[in-house]
Amino acid sequence: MSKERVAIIGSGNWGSAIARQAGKNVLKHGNVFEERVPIWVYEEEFEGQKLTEIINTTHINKKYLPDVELPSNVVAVPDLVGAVKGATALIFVMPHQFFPKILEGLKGHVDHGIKAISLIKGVEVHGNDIRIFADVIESQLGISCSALSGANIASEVAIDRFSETTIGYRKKEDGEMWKKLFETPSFKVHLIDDVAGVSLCGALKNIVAVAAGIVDGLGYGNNSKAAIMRIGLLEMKHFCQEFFKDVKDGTFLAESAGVADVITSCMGGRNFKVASAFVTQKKPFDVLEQEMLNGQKLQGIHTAKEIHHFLKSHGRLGAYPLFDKVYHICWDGMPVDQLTEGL
Ligand SMILES: NC(=O)C1=CN([C@@H]2O[C@H](COP(=O)(O)OP(=O)(O)OC[C@H]3O[C@@H](n4cnc5c(N)ncnc54)[C@H](O)[C@@H]3O)[C@@H](O)[C@H]2O)C=CC1
Ligand SMILES: O=C(CO)COP(=O)(O)O
Repeated sequence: MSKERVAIIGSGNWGSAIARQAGKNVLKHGNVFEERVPIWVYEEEFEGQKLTEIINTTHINKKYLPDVELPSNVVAVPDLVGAVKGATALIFVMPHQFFPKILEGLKGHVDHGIKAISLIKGVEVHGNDIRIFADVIESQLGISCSALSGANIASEVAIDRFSETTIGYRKKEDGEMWKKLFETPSFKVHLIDDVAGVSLCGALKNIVAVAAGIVDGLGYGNNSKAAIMRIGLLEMKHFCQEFFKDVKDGTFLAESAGVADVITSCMGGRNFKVASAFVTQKKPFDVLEQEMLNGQKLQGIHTAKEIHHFLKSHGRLGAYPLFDKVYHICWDGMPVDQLTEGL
């Protein structure tokens, strides 16, 4: 059997951390995977040098994951089509706002019948239609797509702090292949047959994390934060089961992608931190994103807007008061202390 040729599309904070996992595991499972792992890098200058050159000479993504060495078989490629040429196992890991343009660039350049996995935490909304990225990838590129999501703050995974993640697979054998590529003794992968549940949890928890950041910024303490997590998890579950069939109950309560990701994101994720600063520093989100994240991107405020438009088009805003409040606070000038009113 010919070996899988892995390519990674996206090289931010999580993209780089996961490249480290994959780069090591292709060497460990040399009977399954080709050694070279190209990673597409959105080219930019960092400290006067091209980021791809920095990565390929120092084996460190100094902008997005400083201080962590990547295996030397992970090779930065600035050309998207060149990065995926010949690949049989594609990893999608970019901030969701950049996905549509990248997808356009890939059309006609990936072979049918290959496999993909989406690590993107977000959804695509057009009017009253919502889709997870695994479905968009499948329908637009004609390839089978799994999803990986979990309580996975990238900087912790990148230094081998014990973590778990969940892979939702379409075909069990695909799930097993992805598990081989990502799992290490400190990064445990659990496989489930729920691509939609895994993907939606990853997207929706980012709205909940913004809410947790707001109560943190307000100085409300741990009871309030726990209440936000509980209410948020219930809205996530309700939303998934209302708009997606076959999402499994267990994904919310028994999986890293569900409750565990809500907890970690509401304690220390970027959405949480920036939302807390939004309250204490009273600056707009885009300014804080630039000041605090050094090029990394927020997902939660955009997902809040997308979900708001989707729910509005279905006349269902009233059923999701937490999601709705986060939208109004982020985009509509609602005072932050109104977050918990009426919850
Ligand atoms: N960072 C984390 O701890 C985790 C992130 N995720 C998810 O993984 C996905 C990717 O996140 P990160 O790798 O952390 O990205 P990031 O937040 O570090 O974003 C920076 C990336 O965006 C790219 N970029 C900037 N402008 C661009 C443009 N105009 N076009 C295309 N790309 C552009 C940069 O080159 C860089 O690769 C997101 O959906 C995120 O929610 C999931 C688990 C953990
Ligand atoms: O998804 C994450 C942890 O699982 C990271 O969340 P943030 O994007 O809020 O940092």
